[in-house]
Amino acid sequence: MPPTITDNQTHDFKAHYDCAHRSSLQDDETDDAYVKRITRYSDGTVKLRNSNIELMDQDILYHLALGSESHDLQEMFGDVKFVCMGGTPKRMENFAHFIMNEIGYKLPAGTQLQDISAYSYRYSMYKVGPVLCVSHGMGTPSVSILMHEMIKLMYHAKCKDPVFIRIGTCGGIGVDGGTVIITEDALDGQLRNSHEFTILGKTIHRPAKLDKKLARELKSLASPDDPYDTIIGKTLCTNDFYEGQGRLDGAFCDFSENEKMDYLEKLRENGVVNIEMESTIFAALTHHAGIKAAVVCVALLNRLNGDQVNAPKEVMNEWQARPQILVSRYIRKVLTHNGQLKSLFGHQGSIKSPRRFKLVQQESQAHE
Ligand SMILES: O=P(O)(O)O[C@H]1O[C@H](CO)[C@@H](O)[C@H]1O
Ligand SMILES: O=c1cc[nH]c(=O)[nH]1
Repeated sequence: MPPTITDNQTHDFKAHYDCAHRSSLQDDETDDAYVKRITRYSDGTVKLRNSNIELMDQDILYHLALGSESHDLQEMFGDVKFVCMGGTPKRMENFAHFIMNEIGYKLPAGTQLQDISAYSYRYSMYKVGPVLCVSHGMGTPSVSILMHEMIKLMYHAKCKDPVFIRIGTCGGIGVDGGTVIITEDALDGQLRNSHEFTILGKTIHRPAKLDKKLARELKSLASPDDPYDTIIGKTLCTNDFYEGQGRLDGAFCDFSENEKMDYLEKLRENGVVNIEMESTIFAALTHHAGIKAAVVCVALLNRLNGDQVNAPKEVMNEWQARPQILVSRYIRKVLTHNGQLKSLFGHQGSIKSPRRFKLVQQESQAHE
């Protein structure tokens, strides 16, 4: 059985690192109830677990090219309900165009989608009504920096109960390229359902918990007509694409093909269906902030069959649209349920097929 984070470790963490709220800790509370209590105001707006921030004259969100004094963050972002993230700026720009069409959102006359964080030269961010589309780069450090600033942005903007979703790519374990995978549990390189942090020279773990209900809801939005499978399973998160994922084709390789295959088989026996590089930090920081979150990736290959990512570009582009289609169905469902799809945006839009996604993508490329 893979080790999981123990209650003692969680309590150690609370005692040592949650200084601001240590005095209000109630021992009989579950971790989830505790997190909710200290991360939300009664109206659902995001409360930070860091009292230093409210004492500061201004908070510069350096890597987003935004600031709490230089920008009216509440005016700009107060209506955000969904924060969608993915590795590349282009994917997130495409998603912004796609979701704009899906929810029937109209930009003010004469304006175009703008990369709000363009002058950070780090991340890209597009806003389409209640949906923020942000690129996160590759791997833990890049995502970690972005998550700190995005969570602070939610706080400054007074966003209510935002949902974070990572829209990514991955290597499948025993699943075909093109399969959409919703993460049930994010595991680190030692198969622990937590993310390891080094803070003030000390090693701590935070649970890498995603919202199981959200994962099931996303799965329920897969259509029998989709010409591909959508599954739920465990995701291994590594710190490297090559040796860290047991690839034989990096610049270095000190293990045999048999050792690699034994490792991938062991992953499969533990319920791991895919490997990527951001899920544990994404899950750990959203959970720590009390933010509902999910990870939806498309497999670019079946790692049991090889290591090279060699599907044709057009095929890969179509595959990458699949998680976006699923997430857009979820966003539409929530907005419809809240009565926002019609009232905010003027018309209902329509359920779009993968083919429709391609057209929107082409249109967005034509605008470049
Ligand atoms: O496609 P994205 O979301 O960038 O994610 C995956 O692709 C990158 C490796 O190619 C890693 O960051 C991995 O997690
Ligand atoms: O094999 C893969 C493919 C995409 N992303 C990864 O991290 N691994």
